Amino acid sequence: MPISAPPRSAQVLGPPGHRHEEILTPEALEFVGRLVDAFAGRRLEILKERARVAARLASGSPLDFSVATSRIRADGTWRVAPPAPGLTDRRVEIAGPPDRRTTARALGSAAQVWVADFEDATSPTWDNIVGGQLNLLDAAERAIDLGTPDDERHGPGEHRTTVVVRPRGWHLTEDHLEFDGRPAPASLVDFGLYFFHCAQRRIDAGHGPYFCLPKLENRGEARLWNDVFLLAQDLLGIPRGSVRATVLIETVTAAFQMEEILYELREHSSGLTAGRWDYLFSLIKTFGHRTDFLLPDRDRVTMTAPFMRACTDLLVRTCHRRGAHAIGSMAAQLPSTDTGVAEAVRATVRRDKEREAEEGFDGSWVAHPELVPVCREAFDARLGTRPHQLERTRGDVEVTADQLLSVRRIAGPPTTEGIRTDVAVAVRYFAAWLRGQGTIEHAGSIEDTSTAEIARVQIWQWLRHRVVTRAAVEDLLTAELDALGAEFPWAPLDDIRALFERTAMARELPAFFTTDAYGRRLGRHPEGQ
Ligand SMILES: CC(=O)SCCNC(=O)CCNC(=O)[C@H](O)C(C)(C)COP(=O)(O)OP(=O)(O)OC[C@H]1O[C@@H](n2cnc3c(N)ncnc32)[C@H](O)[C@@H]1OP(=O)(O)O
Ligand SMILES: O=CC(=O)O
Ligand SMILES: [Mg+2]
Repeated sequence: MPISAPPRSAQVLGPPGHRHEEILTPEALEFVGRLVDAFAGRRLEILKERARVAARLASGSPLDFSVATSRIRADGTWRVAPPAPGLTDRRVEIAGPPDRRTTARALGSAAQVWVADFEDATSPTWDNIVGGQLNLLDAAERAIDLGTPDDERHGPGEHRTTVVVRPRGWHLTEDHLEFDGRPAPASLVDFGLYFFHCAQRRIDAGHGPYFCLPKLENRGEARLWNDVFLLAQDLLGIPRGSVRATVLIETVTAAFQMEEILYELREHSSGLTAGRWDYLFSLIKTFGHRTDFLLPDRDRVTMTAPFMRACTDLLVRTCHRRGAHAIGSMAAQLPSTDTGVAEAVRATVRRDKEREAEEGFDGSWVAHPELVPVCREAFDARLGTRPHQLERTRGDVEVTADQLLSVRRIAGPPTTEGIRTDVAVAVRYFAAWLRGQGTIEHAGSIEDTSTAEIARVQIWQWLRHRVVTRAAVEDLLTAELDALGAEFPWAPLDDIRALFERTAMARELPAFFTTDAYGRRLGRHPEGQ
């Protein structure tokens, strides 16, 4: 590695674990240290800018497309990089945490892409983070036994599923790894360790170092990522443009900067994905104080709601205009062992994926291997043998700020059942997350960080607008904690209650429950330990 500057002093503060030394090598830490050195300061600026924008919007400033960047949007000549090997046909992308079981199943599935997820699907314990990197390294070295399905499809030992890594967002730190006494930005740890160990291996195998970037709020954040890619490639002597990154449009401010985000990343861009769950979370977080943004139960806010449809139409239009893939959203339903329910789930997911294919998406996400064929059939029906539908430029689409922000048509109070469900989802998910599990099934649906965030901000919003009383939420919380305690006597009920009260019932809404819970429980100085 041609690194000449003096190494930053790295300190690994996490507990040692099985084969951690293979990931946390001096060279890998030095590489991450170089990234931290170059970009930690800009990350802090980004977090300050997020807070400034949030405060402006909360005080009534309008959100609109920026005049300052109108030239980028008006210029019809620029395009993103052409699709990279392994990212041309992306009709099915399966997401999941990079634990051993999921890694093997995802790579052995018939999905074109595996999104190895350190963000919404992972509880960032140190062991999950380093263990996830080990699994990615083993996968890159073909050292993971996939069982028979992949071998049958591709020949023994050959992994064909393209690996795309989703690092944690800019808001998080990794407290178990410090450089010069400061916790490292989690995004740079996840990106840097994977890039160091696997970028060249992935290129040698005919693909490349590919990423999926979560929770961006504006084009400055895309520029920061682009600069990270440039430096990382230069440091390891990897040709510029080898990296590809798909950005999730999952914050309401990013929806107003889709063109700009693609533009900033254009030499490394592989498109945009519609992150429907975090998008809803972001919308409530940003505008939840306004009565015209009072939303009903989560299951009433579907992708056919006009403001959601405006976002996906704009996403497809923007991507295809720029030669980039447009990838659809995760369906929440999980397969069931009950045959009747299982068929209903498949039918619901099929309709969702058919709608996306019809709208012009080039592929979509699923949460479970059994849903891979469902998604595939929906896109096969539309794409046939074509790898994508980039040629559908959707020139008819014009989306205004008002369309993106008009939630009035589905606005309304929640039902009692909706409130109960949100309390249950938050409590159950917090319990899982605190013990190191980043996705759960609840009542037939997948719940992850993004849906838990929706649950707790909905409660906050309903309390704020007095459509539910504090006493009623307290009662539901107590009932849910009692039920959890009866099932799992060891669950840290007091911690879960306190986390819920701080993140769903406080006057001021914290931006993320994960930053609060990480600092208190998963980080280096857990409370009470
Ligand atoms: C909003 C967003 O960001 S979505 C992205 C983040 N969320 C996700 O990625 C969710 C991914 N899904 C999951 O984690 C899981 O499906 C869960 C936790 C919800 C359910 O998992 P399980 O309880 O293990 O389900 P189930 O028992 O039906 O799984 C059957 C097999 O499929 C595997 N499997 C389940 N989901 C996945 C997945 N997404 N990817 C790969 N393999 C999977 C299981 O590991 C299991 O493997 P095994 O037979 O070798 O043990
Ligand atoms: O990351 C995906 C989402 O829907 O959130
Ligand atoms: Mg998300």
